[in-house]
Amino acid sequence: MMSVFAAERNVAINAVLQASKVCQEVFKKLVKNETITKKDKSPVTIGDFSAQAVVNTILYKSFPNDPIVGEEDSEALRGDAGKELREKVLSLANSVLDEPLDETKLLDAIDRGSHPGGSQERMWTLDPIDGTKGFVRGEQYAICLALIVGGNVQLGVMGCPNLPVDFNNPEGERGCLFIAERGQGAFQRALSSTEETQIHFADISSVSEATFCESVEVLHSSHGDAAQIASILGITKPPLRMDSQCKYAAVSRGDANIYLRLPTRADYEENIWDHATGFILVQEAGGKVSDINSKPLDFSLGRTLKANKGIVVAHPKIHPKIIEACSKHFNK
Ligand SMILES: Nc1ncnc2c1ncn2[C@@H]1O[C@H](COP(=O)(O)OS(=O)(=O)O)[C@@H](OP(=O)(O)O)[C@H]1O
Ligand SMILES: [Mg+2]
Ligand SMILES: [Mg+2]
Ligand SMILES: [Mg+2]
Repeated sequence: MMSVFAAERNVAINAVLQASKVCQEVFKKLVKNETITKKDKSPVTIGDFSAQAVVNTILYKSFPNDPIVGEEDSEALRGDAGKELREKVLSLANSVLDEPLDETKLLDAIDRGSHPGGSQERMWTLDPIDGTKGFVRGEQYAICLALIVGGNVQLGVMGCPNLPVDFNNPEGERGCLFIAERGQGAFQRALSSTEETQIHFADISSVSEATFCESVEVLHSSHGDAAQIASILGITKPPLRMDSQCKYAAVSRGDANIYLRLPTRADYEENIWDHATGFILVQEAGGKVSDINSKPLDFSLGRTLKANKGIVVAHPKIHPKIIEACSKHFNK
């Protein structure tokens, strides 16, 4: 099958590559306590704002009519209170853009991400830094961009600047780019190269042999519940813990077998930008994604996955067994 989104694929790759560069630059300069706490108590850094400005600017140049559902907004960068932050973000964004932005254009670019989402023709969703806590710690984070058409994710590009290119050589080169287009397979590049290698889920016949992948942050996914589900499944291997959508990449290339994200609060709705890119990557690598009740993820309902609870990712051969274990655990 021919690529339908070849132009979008190239633009999205460039956008994620430039944003990855900015994030790596920020990390070198970031003073440890230089994070701002948002209303929902989560952290944001100049890296998040700069990466969103860069990606939105590059997307707008090629696809000026496409709405963007992005995580961040420019509020903290406005007025006298935002001056210092605004100047830092402006200079970071301009360090990778062909045509420099001025302050007004910078704020506009960031706020182009404020679209409410829904089921319209086309929209992009962007997490400029997914796993901000991982980024600040110098661990895993990801720049995640996806194209959603009529509610269906069609293209995803994920930059993982700290992820080892080869899981079996953790001291070797770091920095990966993952690309997936509907019907075209899933691919990995090293950030330093344009050569693409196709990736696949690891084949697995017995669920008890599986390795779990889960969040670092206990707040986002209860380790206790996950451990009990693992024990129902007879799993004995220790979980692979990392921040961000790198978890979707890890299972997609066979570093681990199951990504479980269990709901911790009844009222928490997952954001579409936290899952869209990982979702298509997994599907194109041969995996299955659903929520914990086996419902498909619905990206057409706005900025969140309001119809879904939690996430279960695994090879289709073992996915039903994990759903069964979740239902046993939560309905006991
Ligand atoms: N309560 C709760 N439950 C579930 N998810 C939440 C919750 N609070 C925040 N978030 C979102 O989690 C995103 C980071 O997820 P991770 O899997 O990377 O978690 S962790 O970094 O290991 O803590 C994180 O994405 P970023 O803000 O882009 O880092 C949040 O959108
Ligand atoms: Mg955040
Ligand atoms: Mg996120
Ligand atoms: Mg983020």
